[in-house]
Amino acid sequence: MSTQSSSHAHASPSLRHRFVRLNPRFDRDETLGLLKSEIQRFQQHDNEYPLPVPWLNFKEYQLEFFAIPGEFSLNRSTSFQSGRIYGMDVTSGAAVAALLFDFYDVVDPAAPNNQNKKRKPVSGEPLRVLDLCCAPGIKLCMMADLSPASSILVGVDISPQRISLAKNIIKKYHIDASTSASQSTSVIADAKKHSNAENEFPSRVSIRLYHADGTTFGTNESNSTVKNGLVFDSNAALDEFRSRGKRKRTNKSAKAREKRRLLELQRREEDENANDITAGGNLNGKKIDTVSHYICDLMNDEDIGCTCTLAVPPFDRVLVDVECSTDGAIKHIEKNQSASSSRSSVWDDKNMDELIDLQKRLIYSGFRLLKRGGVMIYSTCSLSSKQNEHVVSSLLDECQDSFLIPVSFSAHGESSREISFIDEGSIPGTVRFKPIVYDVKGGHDSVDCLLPGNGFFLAKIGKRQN
Ligand SMILES: C[S@@+](CC[C@H](N)C(=O)[O-])C[C@H]1O[C@@H](n2cnc3c(N)ncnc32)[C@H](O)[C@@H]1O
Repeated sequence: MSTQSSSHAHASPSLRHRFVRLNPRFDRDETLGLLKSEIQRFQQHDNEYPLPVPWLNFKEYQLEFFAIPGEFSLNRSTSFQSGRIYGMDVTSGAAVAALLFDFYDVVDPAAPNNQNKKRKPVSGEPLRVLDLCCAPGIKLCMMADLSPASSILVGVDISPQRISLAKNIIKKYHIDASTSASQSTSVIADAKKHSNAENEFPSRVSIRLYHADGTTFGTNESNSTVKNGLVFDSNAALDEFRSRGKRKRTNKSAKAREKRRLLELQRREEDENANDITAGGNLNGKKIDTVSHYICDLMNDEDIGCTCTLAVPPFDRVLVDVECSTDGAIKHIEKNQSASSSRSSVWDDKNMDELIDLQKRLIYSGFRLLKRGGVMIYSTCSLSSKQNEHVVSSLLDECQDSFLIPVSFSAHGESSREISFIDEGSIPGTVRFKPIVYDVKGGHDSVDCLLPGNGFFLAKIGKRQN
């Protein structure tokens, strides 16, 4: 499938870059070899791409992010079409890495029992992970790739169009045998060999997608304008995929079958959750004795002004990657810089206030759905304090069970020095990534060998045990 050479034959080389992440189910060296040859054919000369990203990839733990030329068309490349790589910004990778690993947490070496020791990636215990604003699902895929075996990942999004994009991306990378490589045991063995020895390659996780309002998801409140529905379950999709060869059915009946199956799964799940709440139950291996134990031990409703009960078991990790004004995204900055763009920002005071209100409701909801002892990341691709530090402060001020976990991406690995494009936010321990800004011709003053990505903000928040 060599569409690359013809479509890119006359493209000129550029210093602009974008990022990809390797799919761990495929042989690493083969993927890198294929990608390199495609890039060389595109640029028509030998070059160093794909370049590893030194501030995010470490010897101890390879997140497998690489920079590629900005003009290289992923959609037309065989590496992308075959599912060997994901198109994903490094800052998005940083958010997922901070959520799943404590490697980037700032540990005070002076504090007793809190030595600055080398830490391990997530342990083998299965996790319940929630992505409250998940679409199009690129961070959810990374979480699914890096979470321990048997973890359950739940993605929620309010937009039906975007949740359907997420469904397609998850099908591509986790279900479809030709692009996920998940059916091949030799590929899995190979991926294990190439992944960090301490981190077992996750053989199987469950991914569920809900079309729902994240501000009320999992509670007994519901948004009447949004259908609260399970729209995808990876186990059901895998079963369907495997049995497809045996049956001769039309697309229409396959869709109807999928719908029936999801409704049945949702009903069963709701019954199980109701049993947990009304008769006690078992949550992540922990026995829950009584209704009040379940509600009091695992919820945190009073101090965030919510009197509703949770209809889903809470989560070990929650990502709240909210809708934002996107002013940190390089594409957005370039659009605004462009002489042809006469359109100024679409955010006036009124809808900005509404946006910030939504962000606050989402961060509160994420925190409500977080288990005690759990960890949450709040992130945006905006650099506005109102959408970042102010939202985080509001949660920290309101919820006495919340606390900030300081994170740094500049103090580790090969580059244990200050990195010019990574700042601390105005709340110490939060992180601001400054975007590399290209001029209108696509060039920039100097290429930073540490490879910055989009403008981005992230804060890591914990929920106290009791
Ligand atoms: C920045 S994007 C998320 C990107 C995603 N985390 C990823 O990495 O692919 C923000 C998402 O929030 C969704 N959203 C906006 N309001 C929401 C709400 N009330 N509940 C759930 N999702 C919402 C939007 O539809 C959009 O897909």
